[in-house]
Amino acid sequence: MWVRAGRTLRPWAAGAHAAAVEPQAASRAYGVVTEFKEKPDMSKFPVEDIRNFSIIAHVDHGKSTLADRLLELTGTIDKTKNNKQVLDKLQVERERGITVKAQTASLFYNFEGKRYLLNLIDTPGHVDFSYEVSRSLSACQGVLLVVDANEGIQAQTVANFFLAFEAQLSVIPVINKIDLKNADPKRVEKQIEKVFDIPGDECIKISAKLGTNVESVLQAVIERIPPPKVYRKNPLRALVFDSTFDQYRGVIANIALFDGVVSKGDKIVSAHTKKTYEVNEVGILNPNEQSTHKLYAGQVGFLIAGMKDVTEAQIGDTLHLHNHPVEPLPGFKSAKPMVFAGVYPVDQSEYNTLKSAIGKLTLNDSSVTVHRDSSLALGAGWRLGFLGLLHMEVFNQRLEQEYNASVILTTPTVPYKAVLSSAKLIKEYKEKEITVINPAQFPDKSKVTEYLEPVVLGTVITPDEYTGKIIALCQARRAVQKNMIFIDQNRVMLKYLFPLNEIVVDFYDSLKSLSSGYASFDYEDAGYQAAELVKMDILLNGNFVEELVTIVHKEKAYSVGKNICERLKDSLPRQLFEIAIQAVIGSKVIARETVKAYRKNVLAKCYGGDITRKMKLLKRQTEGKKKLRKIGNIEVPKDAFIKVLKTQSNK
Ligand SMILES: Nc1nc2c(ncn2[C@@H]2O[C@H](COP(=O)(O)OP(=O)(O)OP(=O)(O)O)[C@@H](O)[C@H]2O)c(=O)[nH]1
Repeated sequence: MWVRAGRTLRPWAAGAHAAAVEPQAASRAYGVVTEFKEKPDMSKFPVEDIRNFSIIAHVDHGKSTLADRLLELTGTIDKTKNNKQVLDKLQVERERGITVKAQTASLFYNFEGKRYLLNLIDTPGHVDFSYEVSRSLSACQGVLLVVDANEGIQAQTVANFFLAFEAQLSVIPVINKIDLKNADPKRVEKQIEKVFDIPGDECIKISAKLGTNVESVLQAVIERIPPPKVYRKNPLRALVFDSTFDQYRGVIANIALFDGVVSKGDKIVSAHTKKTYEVNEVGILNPNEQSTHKLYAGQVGFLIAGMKDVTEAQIGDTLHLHNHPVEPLPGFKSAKPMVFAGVYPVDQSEYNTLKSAIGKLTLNDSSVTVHRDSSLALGAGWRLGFLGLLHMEVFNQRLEQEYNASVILTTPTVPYKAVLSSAKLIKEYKEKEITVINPAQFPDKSKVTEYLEPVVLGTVITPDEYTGKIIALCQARRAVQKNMIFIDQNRVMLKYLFPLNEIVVDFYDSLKSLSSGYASFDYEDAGYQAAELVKMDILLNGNFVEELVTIVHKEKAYSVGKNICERLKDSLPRQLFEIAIQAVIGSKVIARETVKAYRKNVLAKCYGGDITRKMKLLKRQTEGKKKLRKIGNIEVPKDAFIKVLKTQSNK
């Protein structure tokens, strides 16, 4: 149905001759064996012996497990039972069992008397992290498209295939989990033929868990993915495709060399900032950092050059030698945020610490957009743009885990637009159509000609038996059907145009629960459409709660308001007096709940006169209060909002 991926790729070319680099076994965490007797000599890997590839798939189809097996097979890590998702290095990834950051590893592999250098990039599967996938692909000439032998093609399989297809990469289909009782690799092979137009006999059937047939994946990488086309004799041209911040060493940039050579001591220039640096260290990721003398065109590795400030190594930047300026590489399309939320320090005295933490984390996750913001209630903060709610949660969790930062998050909102009619506002904004990313700045209806809401083209893949329920769900979310096809006898692919705000919060969970987990979902940007929108405020005893201001479609205002009030009622602790929770549009109250009065006496069970015990309890109560936010005289635990935000539903 679709044309198949081409086999010719980006402009990379040829080089010198191969020889071995032997890593010396030395176990580390997760059985990693990356110690070398001496620095590997990367000149021994000519371009024709290099393959750069990514593993892409729908979430949970086994990318990281396959990466583990490839690392073991090539002797990069020890073969132990502990090797589970070795490349998922972040705490958040290991806790959630998902990949959120693409990770690179250079593997050495002997095949038919030659030693190859294989650069592997493991990528996330969830739609919120697809920006990581598209960036990773820029450093590759081919992909392993992993598909679960039981679940078959899912929504992100389709989305990721097209990212690779558009980047003109070679696609090797890998059908994984053939050990499962319900595996049906033949059926999946047919789906791959039908949906991607790839001949079934190109599919490699494996069990990444048991290691079955994984060796043939490495052979296919060598045989079916072309070496990069690069020019080692040209002056250096390196693409920064990822970067992290290390407290002691500054910025560590992951680079792919398109031209030339880079060595320790070289003077390099950032095409973006025009600043000059001296290279302190270059090397490969194996998967830990391993210094080398040099890196050559066609290779992928890391570079440290004394960049101390997080703004200095932008992802997508081109590095070149001092006095040898080059045409910068195309870089990356900037990520388009799908949801925005206010982020404020719990305590204003922590503003600067949080600012630095956000700066460092956004260096590593460049898909987050940052605007300064402030509010009367919450003080100075930021409005951050994320690619989805999971992305927002993961970013928040990383801020807490990696930078010990505690933040207040406001209700996420999608970027609405307003076409202004008020001459005063047009003058103030200097344009007629404005994008509103902060609900507090939503212009009043009397000042606009129309409001516009963002829409996305969503793909749902489901077993046929759930189609009816899914169509009903999509209709309840104001979606318009665009297409419906069978990808095999009992699997349907539906395409719908959705208002973005109808899917960002809980659409995925609803879809999963009504299809017993079988349906999958992915979406892409599809512009804007006119919509009847209203701004809804939440009041606690008449006091406005900035965290919860929401823009809603007129049709949904009542149910959303009622839902927020009910959830707030469940998460607010009872206090000495009654609390009225109201959802209000303009001056009209559309929903109301009440929390009854109650006094929590921490000393109630503390009979007798043990003063130290009483002091201890009172101190603990004071400490607890730091986690509270006062709205009027009402004390609201910080996590009450998070609970409401997480579970707020647009039904
Ligand atoms: N039975 C079986 N299970 C497998 C196989 N490969 C992976 N799994 C399991 O499938 C689950 C998901 O595997 P991962 O490797 O984390 O999948 P992933 O695609 O990297 O997931 P994300 O990074 O979250 O997108 C884990 O529980 C694995 O143990 C396989 O060949 N057979």
